[in-house]
Amino acid sequence: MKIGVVGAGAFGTALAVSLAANGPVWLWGRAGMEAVATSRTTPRLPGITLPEAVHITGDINGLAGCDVLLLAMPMQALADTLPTLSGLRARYAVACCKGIDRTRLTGPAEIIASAWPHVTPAVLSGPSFAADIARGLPTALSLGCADEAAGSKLQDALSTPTLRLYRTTDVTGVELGGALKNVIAIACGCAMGAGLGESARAALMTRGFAEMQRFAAHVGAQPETLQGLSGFGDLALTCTSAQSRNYTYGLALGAGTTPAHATVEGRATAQALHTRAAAEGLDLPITAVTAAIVTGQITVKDAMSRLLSRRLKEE
Ligand SMILES: NC(=O)c1ccc[n+]([C@@H]2O[C@H](COP(=O)([O-])OP(=O)(O)OC[C@H]3O[C@@H](n4cnc5c(N)ncnc54)[C@H](O)[C@@H]3O)[C@@H](O)[C@H]2O)c1
Ligand SMILES: O=P(O)(O)OC[C@H](O)CO
Repeated sequence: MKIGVVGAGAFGTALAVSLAANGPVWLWGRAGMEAVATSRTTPRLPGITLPEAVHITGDINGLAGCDVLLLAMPMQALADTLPTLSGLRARYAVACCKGIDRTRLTGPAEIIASAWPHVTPAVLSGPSFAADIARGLPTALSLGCADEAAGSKLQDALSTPTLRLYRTTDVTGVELGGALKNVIAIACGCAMGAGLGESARAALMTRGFAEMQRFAAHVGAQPETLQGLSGFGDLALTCTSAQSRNYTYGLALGAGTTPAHATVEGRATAQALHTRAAAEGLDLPITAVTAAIVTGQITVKDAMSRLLSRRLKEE
């Protein structure tokens, strides 16, 4: 299968580097690709040399003829980008972005299905820092594809000697695991940044995981999927690592400092998730306070008192 990567940020580039171990792969980015092609390096992944098998292009037509497109742009850019790629006519589109669209309140698979009804959608998600993948460190991800035969083909095509893909037909579960863990990672960062301690973080991770499972069950995902790589696995990584942009964004908010300029997917997803949960009568208290923190409506201190003063209940 001819594989094209749309989006030359850290993750898209890292996937292209890993896939180059299997054969040629095409990488498109919207800016600065001439410099990347000449130097075979990118500021997004310091210290990594892009192998010759990665064909680098700034011309979207350079992805013509690809059977599979890996969509590695930020989640909030996905819906507007898809119409510009329609001419490529791929058979499979694999969302590699993590989040819920703030306007449509849906995940990437539904956005792909409505923009490209003749393309098979899939979602790739799980615990993985781009730098680790690009360095060839062992990584395991979930691949969600409702069509079992297509999922199996994609699993073979996208696994590499160091990137191991597990397959499921529960697309919704895979995309929610990756999207919702970012919200909880921001909350954990806030708690740690405010000096509330590791016990508070463990409580937020655990009760946050309960919220992830509650929302997933509400929209028909399988609970086991959330217990896997995209879900528990990614929650554990993102809520505890200073490499995570969502967690470090929360750390800055908690400490009262200015967050670094970076792709922080949990910010928009917290708002989307809170809007949808509130409209559908679902109680997601950590999500609610996180959405209120990232929009500047409450402080981290307010959020903690709000959570601690809730009615006592059964676990
Ligand atoms: N970085 C990681 O470790 C990692 C790991 C797993 C998943 N992801 C996910 O991958 C997605 C992308 O994150 P990233 O880390 O690569 O981000 P990044 O900040 O490194 O880069 C984002 C890239 O997307 C490009 N971009 C923005 N809008 C675009 C558009 N409309 N069309 C094409 N390109 C566009 C930007 O120019 C930039 O190159 C996110 O959803 C993220 O959650 C990232
Ligand atoms: O840097 P973050 O917070 O976007 O996390 C990156 C990946 O999603 C971790 O699996």
